[in-house]
Amino acid sequence: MTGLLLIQLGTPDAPTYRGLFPYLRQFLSDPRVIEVPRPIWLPLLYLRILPFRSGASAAKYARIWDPKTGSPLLHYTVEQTKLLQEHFPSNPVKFGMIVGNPPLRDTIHDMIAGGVDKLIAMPMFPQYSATSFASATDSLFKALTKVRRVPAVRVVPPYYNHPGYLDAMEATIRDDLAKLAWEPEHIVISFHGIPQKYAQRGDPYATHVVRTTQALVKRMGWPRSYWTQTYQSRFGRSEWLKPYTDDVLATLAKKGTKRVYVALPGFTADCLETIDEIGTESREVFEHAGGEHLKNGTCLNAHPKWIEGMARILRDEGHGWL
Ligand SMILES: C=CC1=C(C)c2cc3[nH]c(cc4nc(cc5[nH]c(cc1n2)c(C)c5CCC(=O)O)C(CCC(=O)O)=C4C)c(C)c3C=C
Ligand SMILES: [Fe+2]
Ligand SMILES: [Fe+2]
Repeated sequence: MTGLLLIQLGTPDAPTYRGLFPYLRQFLSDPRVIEVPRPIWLPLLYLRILPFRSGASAAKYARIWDPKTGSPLLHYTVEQTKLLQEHFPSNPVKFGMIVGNPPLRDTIHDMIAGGVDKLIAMPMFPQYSATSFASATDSLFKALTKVRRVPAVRVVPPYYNHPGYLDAMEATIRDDLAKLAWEPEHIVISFHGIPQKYAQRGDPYATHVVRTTQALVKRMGWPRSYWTQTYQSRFGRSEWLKPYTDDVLATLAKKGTKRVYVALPGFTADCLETIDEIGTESREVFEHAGGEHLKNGTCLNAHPKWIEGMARILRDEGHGWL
């Protein structure tokens, strides 16, 4: 039996210091995410970063935590899985997290115990970066080292230019724009960043980002002067891919731009980085510099076009298996 597996980054169990500490510890111990040699990084992580960032990030997560459904990232991942299952009534569709709960390892073990001998995995990152996509495949293959009957495995290729993904992204942006009470004067297309060094060492992320952006602006019919592609969520003091989202927003506002829509095509579900970082922190940056309206884009979430898009991407990889 063929099983379908969504691999998402993961989220803390609770928006508290105790929820964040193990989450950040696991995330930031991943050598795919932090390429600094362990003897240098681990003392820094345990002495400087975890004690401070756990509290600071907990406060941010508390702002996006839903009293009923908890973390938006987990909520939408559950929804995506449930709705995708309707497209594949004869195949188990499950999800697992790289970091935190439910761990990918548990999901995979349950699927294999349930009779899955062919597995199609879909990392929930449209643009390949070793820090995200390869971290997902590392988790997957690591989990399989603990299994006696390893299934045949396929991993969907990065889908930054797949029509299933682009159709869904276009529909999501069009829905958002139709709901706005004001007309944006400029569109910022913001992606999660990575350190510049990683790109110089061969990570193709920036190329995938550019390809997605080019395809989207063409579909939307946006002239070159109407949009700017940026990178957000810088971590630490090194240089990350530029231009930084907040710098561009501040410059736009200082030049007199009052209304901006921020599209977020790199994120497959609403999360801390889209709701709080862009919707609260970057909005403040924009407003302090003289801007008036900033709308953070909705992510793909459970949009019917995205559920259909995921099904198309999985079917393409599932030839002969589905
Ligand atoms: C060096 C650090 C980081 C790299 C590189 C990085 C790449 C990267 N991340 C995402 C997607 C998400 N990241 C999220 C949270 C988050 N990211 C980092 C650090 C790096 N990410 C941290 C420390 C955190 C935790 C929050 C914080 O303390 O800032 C999330 C949100 C998860 C949620 O629970 O809502 C997502 C999604 C991508 C796509 C990516 C590389 C392309
Ligand atoms: Fe991140
Ligand atoms: Fe962040």
